[in-house]
Amino acid sequence: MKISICGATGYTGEELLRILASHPQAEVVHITSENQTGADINSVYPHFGHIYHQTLTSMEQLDVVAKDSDVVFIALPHGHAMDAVKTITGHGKKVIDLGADYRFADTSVYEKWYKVPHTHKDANAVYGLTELFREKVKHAKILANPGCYTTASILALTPLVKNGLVATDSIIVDAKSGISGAGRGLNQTYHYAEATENLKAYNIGGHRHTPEIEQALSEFASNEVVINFTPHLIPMVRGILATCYANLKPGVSAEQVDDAFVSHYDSEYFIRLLGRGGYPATKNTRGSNFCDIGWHVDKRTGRVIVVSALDNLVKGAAGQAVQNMNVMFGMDELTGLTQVPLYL
Ligand SMILES: NC(=O)C1=CN([C@@H]2O[C@H](COP(=O)(O)OP(=O)(O)OC[C@H]3O[C@@H](n4cnc5c(N)ncnc54)[C@H](OP(=O)(O)O)[C@@H]3O)[C@@H](O)[C@H]2O)C=CC1
Ligand SMILES: CC(=O)N[C@@H](CCC(=O)OP(=O)(O)O)C(=O)O
Repeated sequence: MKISICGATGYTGEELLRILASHPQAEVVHITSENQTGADINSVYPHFGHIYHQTLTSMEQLDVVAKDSDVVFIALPHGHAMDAVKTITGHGKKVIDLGADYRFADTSVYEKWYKVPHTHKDANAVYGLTELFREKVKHAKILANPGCYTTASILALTPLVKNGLVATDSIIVDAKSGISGAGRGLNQTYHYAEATENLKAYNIGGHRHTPEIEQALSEFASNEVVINFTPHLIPMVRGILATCYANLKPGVSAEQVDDAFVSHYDSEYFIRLLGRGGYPATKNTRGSNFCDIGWHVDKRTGRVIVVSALDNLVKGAAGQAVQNMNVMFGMDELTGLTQVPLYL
């Protein structure tokens, strides 16, 4: 497998390189950066010494990049994938976009929330939450890799919504993310002095992952799902913890909730069910492609509370992207993704 990465100097690009270094079928042929074109990746990320010796090229070389590759990962800010994807697919090559440009079936939703015109409306991209859309992923030419908060939230809520166990107008997702979720670029909010010893909510009622979660849940519900989603920035590097609340429909038992999770995910390697009463923790997933899920039935309030934890850069981005690549190319889905979580 000849693989290229557009945006290899960013955090998700770095994670793609880290994961692909131990993928037995992967050969990284081109990596791009606009600010550090011509530099060796070792000078940007010295931890790749003795592992990668590769010079960063520019997106201006995209025709060559595409010709030389079987698949191109795009790890660029949203809005930058569309022109690139047209060029890459024009060469008959597959693309996996880690950004948001292809995540919405209705491109007007993308335009409304991201404030960017969509210039590739007939792309027929597949939304790659692997465990839920695997059959479509197998045939994808343009793969839209989900967002990090969205992966945690959708995996936590789908069994309940799909089995009709909860009132879909009662869903609340309260989620916390580590700072790497904001990428490597500099911004005052993410300075050490601003972010450490601090916990704050942001974008209440307006975060762009809201319509993405609603789109996926609506596919599994009998109606349009509308949710409240509140993200928080928490002073750690990696990890997302999503705490999801919903009202149980009258008469739904705790055992029905258990059955819904087990029947959906029991055979999924990357989803670890901690069961009813389980407490997922970001530390247990750090550096790995696992998503841990636990749930609680509160008889007093009639609510179910689902907690999910994952690494935003792995199952929330680069790991899931490699998982999707494995499925798209008929490889064992676990290939290159069996990293043990880095507990300490
Ligand atoms: N961080 C996360 O946890 C997650 C991120 N994502 C998504 O993945 C994508 C990448 O995110 P992340 O790696 O965090 O971002 P970073 O900000 O860390 O990296 C961005 C990359 O894009 C390149 N880049 C920036 N602007 C341009 C431009 N105008 N033209 C070409 N290249 C450009 C940068 O290269 P250089 O500056 O060297 O030129 C860099 O390699 C985003 O769409 C993000 O939303 C998805 C899930 C999780
Ligand atoms: C902590 C932090 O800032 N996180 C980012 C989520 C990153 C992400 O997944 O964004 P995309 O949907 O564009 O891929 C945010 O809240 O915007």
